[in-house]
Amino acid sequence: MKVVAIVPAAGRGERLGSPVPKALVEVRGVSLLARAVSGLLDSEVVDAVVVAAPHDYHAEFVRELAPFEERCEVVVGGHDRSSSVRLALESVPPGAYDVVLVHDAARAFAPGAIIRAVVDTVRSGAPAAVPVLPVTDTVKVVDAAGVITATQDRGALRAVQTPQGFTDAVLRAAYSARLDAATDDAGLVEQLGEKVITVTGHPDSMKITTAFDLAIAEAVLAPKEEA
Ligand SMILES: Nc1ccn([C@@H]2O[C@H](COP(=O)(O)OP(=O)(O)OP(=O)(O)O)[C@@H](O)[C@H]2O)c(=O)n1
Ligand SMILES: C[C@](O)(CO)[C@H](O)COP(=O)(O)O
Repeated sequence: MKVVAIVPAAGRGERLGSPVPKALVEVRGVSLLARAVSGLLDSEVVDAVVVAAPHDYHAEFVRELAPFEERCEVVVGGHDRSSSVRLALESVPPGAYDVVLVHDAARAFAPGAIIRAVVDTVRSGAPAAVPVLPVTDTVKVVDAAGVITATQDRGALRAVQTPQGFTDAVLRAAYSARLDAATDDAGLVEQLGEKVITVTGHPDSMKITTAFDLAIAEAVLAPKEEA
């Protein structure tokens, strides 16, 4: 079964506050982009990668990914994450791959074991698979004035990571249908009524969103990866 990974990397990283797009930010001399792409290719279950780049950084992303050029294509992304995934998916010929992963460039330290677990779950017959972790904080619902209106049952909540894996047909159906906006790809597939299976995620797959997250990556994640 052939596997392609789509890497949405066209975000600006406003919450990080970097002068360059977040994917080009380096941790110990290697960009998040290069780390995310090499992590996928090194997992030994991914045949090819399609990266969505900011429109004004396409050439720079191609240069950054030159070491992977035989198995990596760069397309121009869109105005939000979903449109970047859609544009990357459009560049993949339908049916050319059995499994499509979608993996944030911002989750640059996802362990190979998690990538393989997601792929294996789809290969075993699931339409979709996502890595998740239990929620460790108590989660409240608040109204517009900041007053709590409900407390969620934490036991039933999970924090969702990437890579998320889908059969080619299911992901294309989700991106072809007129659905409500979703913050992840599984959120679209759920609206089709397809079953999304969870696998156990990993703290190292954290999303680098803020300067604090970057500091954790510098201090904890990169040294582990390079050991
Ligand atoms: N127009 C966009 C917006 C986001 N992404 C990608 O989606 C992933 C998850 O998004 P997030 O971490 O929230 O990144 P940004 O949108 O860049 O962050 P911010 O909201 O702080 O600007 C990232 O790899 C990001 O590059 C994308 O491909 N296209
Ligand atoms: C896809 C995702 O990483 C799953 O947790 C997340 O939803 C992306 O976050 P964003 O801030 O909405 O881009």
